[in-house]
Amino acid sequence: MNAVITPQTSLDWIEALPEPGLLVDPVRDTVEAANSHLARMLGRSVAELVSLRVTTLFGGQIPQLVSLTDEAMTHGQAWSRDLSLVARDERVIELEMSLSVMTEAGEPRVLMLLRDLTLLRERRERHEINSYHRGGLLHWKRVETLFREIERENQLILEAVGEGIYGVDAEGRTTFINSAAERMLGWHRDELLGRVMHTAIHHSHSDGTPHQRECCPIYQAFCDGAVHRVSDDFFWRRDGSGFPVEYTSTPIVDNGQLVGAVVVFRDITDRRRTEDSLKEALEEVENLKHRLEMENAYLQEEISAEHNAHEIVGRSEAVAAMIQRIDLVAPTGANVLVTGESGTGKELIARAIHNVSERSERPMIRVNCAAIPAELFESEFFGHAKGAFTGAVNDRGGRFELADGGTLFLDEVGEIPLSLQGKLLRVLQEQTFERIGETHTRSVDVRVIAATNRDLKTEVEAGRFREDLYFRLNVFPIESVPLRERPEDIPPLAQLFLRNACRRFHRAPLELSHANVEALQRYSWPGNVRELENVIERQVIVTRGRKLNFDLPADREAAGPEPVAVGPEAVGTAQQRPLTEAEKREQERENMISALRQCRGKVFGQGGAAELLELKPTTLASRLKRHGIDPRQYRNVRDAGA
Ligand SMILES: Nc1ncnc2c1ncn2[C@@H]1O[C@H](COP(=O)(O)OP(=O)(O)OP(=O)(O)O)[C@@H](O)[C@H]1O
Repeated sequence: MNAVITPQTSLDWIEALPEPGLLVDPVRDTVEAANSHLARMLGRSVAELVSLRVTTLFGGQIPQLVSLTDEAMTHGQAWSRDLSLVARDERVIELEMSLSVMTEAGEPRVLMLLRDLTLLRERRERHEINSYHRGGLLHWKRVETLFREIERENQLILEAVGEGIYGVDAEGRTTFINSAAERMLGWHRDELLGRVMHTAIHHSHSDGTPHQRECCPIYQAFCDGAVHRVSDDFFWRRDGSGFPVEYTSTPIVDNGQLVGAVVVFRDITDRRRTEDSLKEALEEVENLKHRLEMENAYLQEEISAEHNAHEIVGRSEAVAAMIQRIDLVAPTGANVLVTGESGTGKELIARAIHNVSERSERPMIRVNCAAIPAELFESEFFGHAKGAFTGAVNDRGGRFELADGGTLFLDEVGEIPLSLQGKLLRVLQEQTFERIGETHTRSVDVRVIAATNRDLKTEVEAGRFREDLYFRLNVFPIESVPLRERPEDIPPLAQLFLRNACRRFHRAPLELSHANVEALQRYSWPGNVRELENVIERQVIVTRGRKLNFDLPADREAAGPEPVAVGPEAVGTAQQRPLTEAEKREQERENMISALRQCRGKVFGQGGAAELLELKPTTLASRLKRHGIDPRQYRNVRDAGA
């Protein structure tokens, strides 16, 4: 709706407008009023403006003016940015115009509000600059707060982490240090800030030798610009104690310049301890595994050798006295020397001692000293380190280690080379030894039972056996009496072996006849109990019916002693001239040579002399050695009687 200006209305209101204004009569084309804002904008006076025609004022823009005025007259108001006015100084002022129509005394009037567009734009720009500036400030305020917050959080993190953290400048002087580092190093941060950190905590290696700063990875980080990770180093505390550490030293680069480093470190004492005990445990497991493997291999060997673990059988006084001595010595742990001819049961005695001793939970390890080549003795006894000699491809424990906590049975102990006897003596005395190729001394707890069919005293006199070792072994001697000296043991032994053989060869139980016992007792048994066992086994194999027939070789029977009276079941009595030691040796020698001739020098395996003599091949080998007989001499010799 148009505004109405009454006749009494003064035109002063136009002066009161806040911006340039012009009141025109659109019909008469006259300027009815103008305010001083407009006059100032155009550099003219109000009076001058009022004297002008409207079309003159907007000279050259009549069509736009008419169109705009028409629009205002039609709609009551109009708006345009198409018109301009020329100021007194010829400056063209582009305008934003707002027109509104009113009535004065029934006549139409148009009020024009004119704004300098340039000025408006300037204002808007200034406004934008101002608001941008104000917004920027706010933004910066927010950023600043954010940074402060981040720094605070960083500080909290630095303080909260368990790792020690410190920074150093390019000279290595401490720039910051967190609480964990203070705690671990025992220094207060005020004492370290500004001080060269290397001299405080990293001056020496763990063994106390100086650690040059130039070789320090932390120092290198800000020299070469690379991150240095060290998993095995040592830091010192304020009180002079040290601890193992792992750390990362990261260089700090500012504007392309290396300005220092940040070190993050961790005390690895606990981890080391865990690693060490784990390593120890693994080694222990490895040792136990190795030991079990060795024991297993040994036991397998024993089983495959058909080890006979019978109880001691015999009713002779000799056996009764022997059992008494076994019971006497077994619990003491003393070393025992068992002497006696081959096959009389020396190993059986050793086993009996072990089985009744406190060591029976651990194994009895047997070493046949006659079967070990001289150069392998030491390794066999004490073991060796990998590479200790050609062929030592692995670490290997010896028999002493294997027997730790148990018993070591040294069979044929007289065969141990003189060179090794001293070392053996040391283990017996001190229970310590070293593996070949190792300096580390090992301790063991081993009871030694030695056995020999040699007269060790004679060996000592001949200088082939150390006297001190002899005394050490001979703490408690037990003699295993030859079978021919206790014929009353033949019947129970023969019955035992017959029972065993029948079971072993899946035969129905067989009985010994009176004649059988008689025949067995007539024979002298140079191979002792082992020979008796073999003879009975052979009979069980060859006998088809139920009647056993011991066809003992006539020559041997003839050469052997007469049967001995052993009780009511004994057949006949015997008086014989006992053989002298020398005769016995000669007889043994001839017997072996005869066997070698028949077997053409073959000792081991089927058809070998050992089989023929019903001896263990290793036993025969050691006897041949003792008698200085070389089986190779008989390779091409044919026994005259064969
Ligand atoms: N009194 C006994 N009771 C039962 N078996 C026996 C007896 N004496 C010996 N034997 C048996 O005779 C065989 C030979 O015994 P053993 O191996 O102990 O003799 P050795 O004297 O150690 O022989 P070598 O000197 O040849 O090593 C074994 O099978 C053993 O079990």
